[in-house]
Amino acid sequence: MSIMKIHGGRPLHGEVTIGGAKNSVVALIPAAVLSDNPVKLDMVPDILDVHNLMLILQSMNVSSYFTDGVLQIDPTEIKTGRLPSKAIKKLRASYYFMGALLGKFHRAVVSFPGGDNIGPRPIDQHIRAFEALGAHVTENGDTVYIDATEEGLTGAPIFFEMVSVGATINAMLAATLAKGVTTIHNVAQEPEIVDIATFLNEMGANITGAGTDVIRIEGVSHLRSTKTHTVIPDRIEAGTYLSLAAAVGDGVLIKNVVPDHLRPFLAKLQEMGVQLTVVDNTVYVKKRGTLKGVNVTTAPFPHFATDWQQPLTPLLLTANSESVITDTIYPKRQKHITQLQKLGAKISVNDRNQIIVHPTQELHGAEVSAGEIRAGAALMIAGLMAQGETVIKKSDNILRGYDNIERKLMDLHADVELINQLD
Ligand SMILES: CC(=O)N[C@H]1[C@@H](OP(=O)(O)OP(=O)(O)OC[C@H]2O[C@@H](n3ccc(=O)[nH]c3=O)[C@H](O)[C@@H]2O)O[C@H](CO)[C@@H](O)[C@@H]1O
Ligand SMILES: C=C(OP(=O)(O)O)C(=O)O
Repeated sequence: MSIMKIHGGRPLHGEVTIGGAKNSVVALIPAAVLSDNPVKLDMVPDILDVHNLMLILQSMNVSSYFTDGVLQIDPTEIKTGRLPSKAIKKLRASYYFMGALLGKFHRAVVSFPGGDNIGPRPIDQHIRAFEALGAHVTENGDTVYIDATEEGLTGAPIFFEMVSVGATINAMLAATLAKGVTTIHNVAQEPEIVDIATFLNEMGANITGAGTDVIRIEGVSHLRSTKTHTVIPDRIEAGTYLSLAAAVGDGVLIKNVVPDHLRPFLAKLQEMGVQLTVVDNTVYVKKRGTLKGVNVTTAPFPHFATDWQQPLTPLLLTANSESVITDTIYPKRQKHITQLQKLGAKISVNDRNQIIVHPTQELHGAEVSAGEIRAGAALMIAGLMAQGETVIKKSDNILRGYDNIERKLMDLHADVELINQLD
């Protein structure tokens, strides 16, 4: 586990370039096994989740090579079998191998995934989709057995009971090579869903409607990669740097963003009084002035993402009035609260699970622990705001999803050091 040491309290300035989206690439990598030939992905972030997915690929005899943001995956010699549960447990997205292997081999045996502990994260809607396509699903202890080897997969209507990013992607992966037409209703509309559909279509899939609430898939017999796929920019990483720039910046230019994907986040910053200039795929955040508190409610895209609420929290502390955060996706996603309190944050949770952020004049350094990826991001920003030294334990959780974080922060003139410790 790594630890991150920050000497905070100094203004940051300069430029930062956002990497490819974690929540896209973690599905694109499993999706690559559906291809009959090698696949190349560009703008791949250098994050732990990618390295763990490469280990899972290796266990399937799928070689992969990652250098300078380009990930090459060769699934031509793929072998099926039980996947390594240690690597599977390191991240949530390992469950995309369920849909991908089911699509390719009509069979998948995968342990329940890991990922951040942000409240109950059931996969009943994923299983419902696999069953609708004709698979027989059984669970034994920690393992899910998904089997359609007798009759194969047949396109069917699928109706989700709630909007789920994971279930939408898994259903797309399973249905792409199924016989006939699948229509998936009440799907998630996140930009990452569109990115996965684009990637599959580039390989010959026939998917329409990604980005709306109904996706239609006409099954095809095989997929073949013909071009390098460029991963979309990470809107959550962008939100994290926007918050950081608004909280401790003295002029920060954030490059490689899609402003449309950031709309709810930019709107909240503007409501607070943060001065922003959006030009093409960049956002410039001016030196901070007086900010006011705001109310934030998370909901599926195109609304304010659950993954943004924690990185925004330290900025809310600097406002001159109270803010209230309501997370409707993961109402108990509050691992950052007790840790921020250690840094002096005046912050509390009410009996309706709402986070109340009170104006806080100054934070001071302390030893804290990153309970999950976005809680880690919140602590990182708070550490940069705080006077003195902050030590963030369990920083591997930050490295799960933040590309080249030490270098990017140092380029903004932060005093930060990542120290790798043996587990
Ligand atoms: C819609 C939404 O905002 N999704 C977020 C969610 O995706 P993630 O993929 O984790 O969660 P889903 O989008 O799948 O689930 C959304 C909600 O539906 C529930 N659910 C989901 C699947 C299922 O089979 N059964 C079920 O009950 C979940 O518990 C959750 O309350 O967290 C990710 C990590 O923080 C974010 O990147 C996603 O943007
Ligand atoms: C919670 C997150 O990731 P995961 O779903 O991979 O645990 C996240 O990206 O904020």
